[in-house]
Amino acid sequence: MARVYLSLGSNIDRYRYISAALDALAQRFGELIISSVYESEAVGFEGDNFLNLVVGLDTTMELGALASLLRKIEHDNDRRRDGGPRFSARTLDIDILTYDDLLGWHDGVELPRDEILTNAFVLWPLAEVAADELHPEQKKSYGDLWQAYDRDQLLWPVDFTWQERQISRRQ
Ligand SMILES: Nc1ncnc2c1ncn2[C@@H]1O[C@H](COP(=O)(O)OP(=O)(O)OP(=O)(O)O)[C@@H](O)[C@H]1O
Ligand SMILES: Nc1nc2c(c(=O)[nH]1)N=C(CO)CN2
Repeated sequence: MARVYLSLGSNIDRYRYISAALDALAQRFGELIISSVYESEAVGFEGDNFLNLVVGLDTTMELGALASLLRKIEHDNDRRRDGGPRFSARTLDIDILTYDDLLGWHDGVELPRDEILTNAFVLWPLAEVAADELHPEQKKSYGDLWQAYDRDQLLWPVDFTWQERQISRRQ
């Protein structure tokens, strides 16, 4: 069984697509570990604000199959990769942050994903659900990494209800 952490993001019809992604992941993987949902300004381009969160799950699915499944969930949710700019508005982005302690390139996926260390909208929710777990390369806990993080981006938790469950609360 591998413990996987995913980063989810959307800045088009955000509540609908984040809910749809959680539905698809819960249907396939069962119980999910779900962080609060955070809103932040688009980083790297001018655009509508994003919602982001981190989801943890346990699976026996191999990394390559998992990556394909996530691309399919994105595609089913109207994500189009049409050769446009890398940083642009998107209905749904699902990135694999870690797969157990795997390092480097495997099946076209680079692990751990750099954005853990460079984006508050990834590190804050990850530190929320896995504060004591170690970053596989840095060998520091996500809680400590978040404490030391230079808080350059504004982000804030938002109310979010999924399947009648309040999964985050304004703080
Ligand atoms: N850690 C990872 N998680 C998900 N996909 C990855 C990862 N590392 C490499 N990839 C590969 O990179 C390709 C492009 O995905 P990626 O998510 O990097 O681009 P993008 O979604 O267009 O941009 P971004 O998510 O950075 O805005 C995917 O086809 C995927 O196979
Ligand atoms: N706030 C925020 N900004 C972004 C995001 C994102 O998920 N959240 N994703 C991007 C492309 O991967 C580019 N910019």
